[in-house]
Amino acid sequence: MSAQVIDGKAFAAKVRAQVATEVGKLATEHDLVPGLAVVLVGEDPASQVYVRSKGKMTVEVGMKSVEHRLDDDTTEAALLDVIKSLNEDPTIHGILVQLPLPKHLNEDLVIGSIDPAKDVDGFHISNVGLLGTGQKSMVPCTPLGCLMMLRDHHGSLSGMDAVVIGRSNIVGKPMAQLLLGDSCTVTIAHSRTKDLPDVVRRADIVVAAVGRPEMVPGDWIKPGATVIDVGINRLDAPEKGEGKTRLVGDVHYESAAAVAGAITPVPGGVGPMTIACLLANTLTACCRANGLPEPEGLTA
Ligand SMILES: Nc1nc(=O)c2c([nH]1)NC[C@@H]1CN(c3ccc(C(=O)N[C@@H](CCC(=O)O)C(=O)O)cc3)C=[N+]21
Ligand SMILES: [Mg+2]
Repeated sequence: MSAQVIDGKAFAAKVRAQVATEVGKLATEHDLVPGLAVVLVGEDPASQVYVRSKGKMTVEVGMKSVEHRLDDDTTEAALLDVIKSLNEDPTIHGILVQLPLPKHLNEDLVIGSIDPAKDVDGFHISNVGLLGTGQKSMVPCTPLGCLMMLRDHHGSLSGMDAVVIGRSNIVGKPMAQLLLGDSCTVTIAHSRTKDLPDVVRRADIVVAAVGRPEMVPGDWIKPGATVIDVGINRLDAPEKGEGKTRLVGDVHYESAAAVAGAITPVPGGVGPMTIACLLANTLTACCRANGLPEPEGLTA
């Protein structure tokens, strides 16, 4: 193994400590407590895990945490009512609606009903448009976390060749915008890309966000490249015992780590940074809502 392991868990702890310091200052100097509301509709298991650690960490950094758990047969009107009340609540600065939503709910409509200033996921089309035009916005948490790790590792990203594998609105597209903003030459690859291995082999930075377990092998990686693995896939692991599972990324870790210059592990890489950036975005939203300067290093 030659690659330096980028420790997202440790980095995320540092980001949360910085957020906690700033939250402390808001309390003493301005009598302000940032508030984050999470709305969970139904019982999606991936979302359950996320909501649990998120709620704990929100409280740990000194913020107010509110959870709205709604039945999976909740009507669109009822969900929009909840969001409206959160939009109007001055103690709430961030609103996150857990995705995916049950099939009968229109995700675009629901996200579109969130006040863009409180849209800490950065999924509202206003924020998408602001990011795409290089204006101040709320930036999606997973790509923001990846950017922070890349900047920390490389300093400047200017002129680097970056390949983002995956074109989702949640990760791939905003990740590409952020890399472009840091003056990378950006390629977005996806399931229909011709000669994907050769496209990936050109990259100084590879961000894998396809949701297919261990899809990117080491022999696609340029020696010395930096590999950011966004995938969190749960596989059966009978070798660990009856009914056991293990988490793997979209990158085949062992073979990629043998050629990469640096790599994020799964777990302990991008995942913890996503939650840290959600808290950073809530702090940023609170500062903006109150006309206060934003803390350094927590935004794109
Ligand atoms: N509106 C919305 N925004 C989201 O950001 C969002 C969402 N909906 N729905 C669900 C997914 C999932 N998600 C995760 C974040 C961190 C970890 C994480 O920290 N994972 C740990 C491992 C956790 C484990 O052991 O299972 C790690 O990678 O080290 C996982 C999953 C955010 N999501
Ligand atoms: Mg749906």
